[in-house]
Amino acid sequence: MTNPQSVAILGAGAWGASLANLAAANGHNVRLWSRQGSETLEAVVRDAQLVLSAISMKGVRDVASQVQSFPISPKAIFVTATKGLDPQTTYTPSQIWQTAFPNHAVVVLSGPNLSQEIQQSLPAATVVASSVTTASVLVQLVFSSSHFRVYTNPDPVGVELGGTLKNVIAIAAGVCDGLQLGTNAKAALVTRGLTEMVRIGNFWGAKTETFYGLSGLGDLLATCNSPLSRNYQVGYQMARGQTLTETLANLPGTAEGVNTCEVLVQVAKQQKINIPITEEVYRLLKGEVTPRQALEELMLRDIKPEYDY
Ligand SMILES: NC(=O)c1ccc[n+]([C@@H]2O[C@H](COP(=O)([O-])OP(=O)(O)OC[C@H]3O[C@@H](n4cnc5c(N)ncnc54)[C@H](O)[C@@H]3O)[C@@H](O)[C@H]2O)c1
Ligand SMILES: O=P(O)(O)OC[C@H](O)CO
Repeated sequence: MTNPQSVAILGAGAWGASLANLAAANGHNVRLWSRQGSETLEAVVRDAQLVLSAISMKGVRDVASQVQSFPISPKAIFVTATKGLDPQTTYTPSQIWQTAFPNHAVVVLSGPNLSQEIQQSLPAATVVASSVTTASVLVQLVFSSSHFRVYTNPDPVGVELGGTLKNVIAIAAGVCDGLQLGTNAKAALVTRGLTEMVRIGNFWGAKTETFYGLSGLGDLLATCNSPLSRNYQVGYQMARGQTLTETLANLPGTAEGVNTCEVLVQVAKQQKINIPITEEVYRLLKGEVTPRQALEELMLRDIKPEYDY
């Protein structure tokens, strides 16, 4: 445990509320901000020692720029729990916060963390990663408990991209289950999905081994195997015949994989990175292929060695 910290949580959605409960249960002074709430953003961040953002990707740039215009503690640590990519800049959320606050430590929090299970106090583990070790250790102390085990990691971009890239593979996993393709197909999809995550993550500067940890493989397994995942639900419902619009209209909260997919396809095209599963998910979401056609296109690609080396 550490001394009680003043923690501002930005975003009172499913994940922000869960993280607020975890910190409050450890005795910290938590203030939760949302656009609909009564407290102003300025008042919530003013004296905060930790400012944690669990805002959906589409709001991160705007909220970071609002916070920039307010007085904050010079020692405030920013923590980001968003799993997405900015379509305009292709920045990760931590890159947005670090650019807005170059003199502050930024910590990424990411792992296999389906919020509904965490709200029930079921056991879970996560990772906090930063180039500033003292900052990640403080965040570890603030959130660790008997049912939430927090590990530190020195590869923030790798930890952040694990959580972001798996969302696209989770859409594909939902399609796989929706089409009832079986366990062999799912194992192949998840394993090749991880290869794709490593390939694109390496381009962003992430370490390969980070993807084999909780924030990579761990989150991939959780999200690809749980109907609680909104990303999985997108794929599952589309495979059962719904359109993307119908699926999103009935979804509780944000499925970041939909927008992430678009950014990844753009980057992969520019950088000539081979991400066939992501490309098929993109084509499916755009209505260019049916789930069955996407499967066929993946299976009938040129045969090749398992690894590029
Ligand atoms: N729910 C989970 O299980 C979970 C777990 C880990 C990470 N995440 C990630 O956390 C992020 C939030 O997920 P969630 O499940 O809480 O989503 P949610 O849809 O329940 O909540 C999103 C929050 O962001 C706020 N928001 C959106 N646009 C905004 C804007 N322009 N300005 C200010 N606020 C804005 C909304 O008001 C809401 O409070 C996502 O990136 C998600 O991938 C979610
Ligand atoms: O509901 P999803 O698909 O956003 O997944 C939630 C978390 O990212 C799982 O770790």
